[in-house]
Amino acid sequence: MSAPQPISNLTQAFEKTGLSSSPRNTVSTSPTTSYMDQYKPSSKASKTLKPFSTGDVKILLLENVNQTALDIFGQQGYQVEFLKTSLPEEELIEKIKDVHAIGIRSKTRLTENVLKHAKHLVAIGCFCIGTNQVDLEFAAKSGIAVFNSPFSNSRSVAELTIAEIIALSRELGDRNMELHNGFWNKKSARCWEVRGKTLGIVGYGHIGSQLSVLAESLGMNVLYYDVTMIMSLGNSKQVGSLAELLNNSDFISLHVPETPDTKQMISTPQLAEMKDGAYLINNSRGTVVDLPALIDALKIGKLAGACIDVYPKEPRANGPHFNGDELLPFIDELKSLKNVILTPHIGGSTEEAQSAIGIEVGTVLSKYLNEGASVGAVNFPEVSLRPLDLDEQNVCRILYIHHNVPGVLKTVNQILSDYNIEKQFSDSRGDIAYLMADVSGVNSDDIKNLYTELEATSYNISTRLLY
Ligand SMILES: NC(=O)C1=CN([C@@H]2O[C@H](COP(=O)(O)OP(=O)(O)OC[C@H]3O[C@@H](n4cnc5c(N)ncnc54)[C@H](O)[C@@H]3O)[C@@H](O)[C@H]2O)C=CC1
Ligand SMILES: O=C(O)CCC(=O)C(=O)O
Repeated sequence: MSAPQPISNLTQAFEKTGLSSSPRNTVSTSPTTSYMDQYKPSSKASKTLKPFSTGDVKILLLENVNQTALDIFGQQGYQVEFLKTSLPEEELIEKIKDVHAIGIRSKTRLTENVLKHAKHLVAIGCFCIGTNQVDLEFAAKSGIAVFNSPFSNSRSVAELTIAEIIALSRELGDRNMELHNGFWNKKSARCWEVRGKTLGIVGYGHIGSQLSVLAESLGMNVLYYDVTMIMSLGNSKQVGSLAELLNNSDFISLHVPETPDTKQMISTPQLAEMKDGAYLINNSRGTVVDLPALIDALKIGKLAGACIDVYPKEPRANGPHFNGDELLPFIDELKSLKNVILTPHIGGSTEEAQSAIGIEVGTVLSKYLNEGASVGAVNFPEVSLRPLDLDEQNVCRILYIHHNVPGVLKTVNQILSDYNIEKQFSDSRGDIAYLMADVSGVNSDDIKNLYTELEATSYNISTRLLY
């Protein structure tokens, strides 16, 4: 090992070597304080690590991600490009080539075709619950960690669903439209209280279980169907099959993720299993319901109404979309039906939810970029090391994403064997593994050598060094 050099010499040294050109394979400088300090558990001042000098991190935020996230990234000094809409594929490919992190909501499709152009991308933040819009496997294989917000908008979806249950039961949408058009239609026939009625919930996760509690407080009976055994909240009861749920519920509300198993899980046979005059609510994903089958069931009066918040195809931006390429399939037929409430994917769209999601995803993305902590990643091993103390000098943090095959640790520890490993942690998920290690007593040449040797291993997917 060569003698320690001042850490401030390092940036220049690595610019010369060219090692700092890519954030996914690079070394970095370390600003001393930042927004992230407030999230650290210890009262002792911690050293905040960053992958580059602060101005270097580029983040692309699409789909009107909340201001709270912009504030977090701004405080970090990252370069942020903010767009209110998602982008067509060609434009997305152009923009993603340059950025180190991208923030999206439910509409931006990060497919293999898009991600293979993302040569510098380290992390993806889904500022929502669903992650079906991202090719998670390809991202993991490319060393890109994907984060989401698993429950910050759950309450908003559950509350919207409660509103819809009552609105359907009282035909509120139709009465509202009629009076807006100057037509007075005071009626009680086929309008019901929800008290004593049965709500059937498909998918008893964060949203489904929250909905269950709210529905019971209105005096509803709650049944639910889920592929896993889940503890009932209140007096709700899990049933053994989807058919049993459909047979016995006055309202069916869908809260499952988009997966191959949930694709068109409500189609003609399932609609036929529902009680005559029942109602269907889909606030999950557009692929879960076979819309032409639902339209038929509504037309023949099998169902008394439906609420739809999500569609197989959704426009990229707000505006009049019913006549262009982005026309929602079947919208004209849906619009013509009685007691059908259509909303533009607003289940999670409240100030509270969006603000909380901005903070949550903004924070985990910053922590991953700055410290390498992947806790909360949905496609990736979850690894974290406690932060470095401010007074720890000449310490380097190694972030080594690699193929999960025998022999890696032997090779890595051989490379690290000349240094003092302060702490090290590694975990795997499927074919991908992630090792974090802090080594002390390193100077700029040591860091350069460590980087070069790790990056050259046959197991390497991505190596980042922070200091
Ligand atoms: N309309 C909107 O704005 C929003 C829509 N969503 C959608 O709601 C979905 C559910 O959200 P969470 O409750 O947070 O998810 P979660 O993961 O907490 O719960 C989903 C539940 O569905 C169950 N499940 C999965 N496959 C199933 C199947 N084939 N049959 C029955 N149950 C199945 C799971 O076991 C789990 O308990 C999200 O994946 C997202 O697509 C979420 C937030 C906002
Ligand atoms: O608010 C959004 O853009 C997406 C909400 C959603 O569907 C989700 O969180 O999965």
